[in-house]
Order: sequence, then C-alpha cells, then structure tokens
Amino acid sequence: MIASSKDANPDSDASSKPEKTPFFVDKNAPKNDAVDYPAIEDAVRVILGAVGEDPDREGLLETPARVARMYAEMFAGLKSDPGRHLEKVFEEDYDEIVLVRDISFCSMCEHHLLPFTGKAHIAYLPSGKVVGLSKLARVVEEVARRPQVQERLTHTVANLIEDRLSARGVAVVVESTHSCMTMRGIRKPGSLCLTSAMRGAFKTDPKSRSEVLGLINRSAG
Ligand SMILES: Nc1nc2c(ncn2[C@@H]2O[C@H](COP(=O)(O)OP(=O)(O)OP(=O)(O)O)[C@@H](O)[C@H]2O)c(=O)[nH]1
Ligand SMILES: [Zn+2]
Repeated sequence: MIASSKDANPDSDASSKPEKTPFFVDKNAPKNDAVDYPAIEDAVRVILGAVGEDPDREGLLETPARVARMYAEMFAGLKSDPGRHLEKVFEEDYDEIVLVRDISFCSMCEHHLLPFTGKAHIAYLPSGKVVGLSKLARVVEEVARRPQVQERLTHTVANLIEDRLSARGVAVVVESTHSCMTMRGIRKPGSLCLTSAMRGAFKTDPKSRSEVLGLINRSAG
C-alpha cells in the first residue's frame, strides 16, 4: 500500500483529525493496491472547494471516497500486464482470420480525464497457436483501464497480440466517442473517432488487409 499524502507529511497529526468516511465501502470493487485512495480523497475535496462547492455539505460527504473508488476501478490496468491473458495458448490447425468484434470498452482520455467509450475489433492470423476468444476481450478491458489516448490503446493491443501469439497478422480497429469532444469544448455529440493498427500480413498484403477490413466493417455497428 502506498503511503497517503497525509502519511508523508511530518506535520500531520492523524489523532486530531475527525475520522474520515471509510474509503473502501464498495463491496463489489476489488481493492487496487497501486492506488493511494486517501490522496485522491484529499484532492477531490480540494477540487470541490475550488469550484465553489462546500465539500462538507451532506450530499458531498461521501463523494471523495466514491471518486477514489472510481479512479481505482478506471485505472486498474495501469500497473498490470495485460499480456498475461495471452499466455494460455493451444495448438490448432487453423491459419485463417480469427476476428472478435464489438468488444465494448470504457477508457479515460489522458488530456481531460473524461471517458471515451466504444468498441474494439480484433483480428489475427494464427501461426499454429490460438488463444481463447475471451482473452482478446480481456486484453482490451485491461489496456482500456489506463489514462491514455485512443491511438495508444489501439497499438498497445495490436503489439501485445502480435508479440505474445507470434501472429502472422494483427488488425485492431477501435471506434469510440470522446466525452471531451461531446460534453465540453467543441461539443459535437455523435462524433466518432476511428483508429486502426495493422501488423504483419494485414499491413503488407493489400488483399489480406481488405479482407479483414471488409469483415470488420460488415460486422461493426
Ligand atoms: N489524438 C487524440 N487526441 C485526443 C484524444 N482524446 C482527447 N484528445 C484531444 O486532446 C486535445 C487536447 O487539446 P488542448 O488544446 O491541449 O486542450 P483543450 O484546450 O482542452 O482542447 P479542446 O478539446 O479543443 O477544448 C483535444 O484536441 C482533444 O480532442 C485521443 O484519444 N487522441
Ligand atoms: Zn480529452
């Protein structure tokens, strides 16, 4: 467990502080040991005060703790290795396209800390070994749980699959809506951002590329 900002402050006197709301009250969310929950709570109280709110009013009392749990959940993939989901492979005499489409995800834009949500489509060309289909979705789910840009999400997933499965080709297409473009700033609801990462045969062979894009496009939406 990382020490909280209070622990790090030699002047702090925990005994004189009122007892805080227990920060881990969501029984469903696993504890994220990489996250300093009390530090997030402190920061949220500061933000609430800074926007002109009263962090001590009843409706906001538990908000810092809720936000800490939310960030712990949203950033649960920050310190983990999503590639571990691709370790259990099995041999199969199949060398054509494997495509899992419409894998929903929710990630966090690193510029505004607002969510971007959408779908990922993953295809690969096996080279003797395949992986359980759900594992591709697990990789997306875990990589998504980081602050990032969509481009990084896309190529991180592609690199993991190419490396861990020694795939002859990998295609990752991600389509998503960025809250920072829909609810603030330019405010363009309905705008969609598409990114793709092509590896191996999908990058070098136009026929393979067009075949996989055809399958993804036909299936998407
Ligand atoms: N390339 C890319 N840009 C992103 C992503 N998520 C958010 N952005 C953009 O990050 C940019 C940040 O631009 P800045 O000018 O630094 O910040 P800003 O003043 O809040 O920008 P506006 O959103 O235009 O108001 C914006 O253009 C966002 O649309 C992403 O996943 N990929
Ligand atoms: Zn943003």
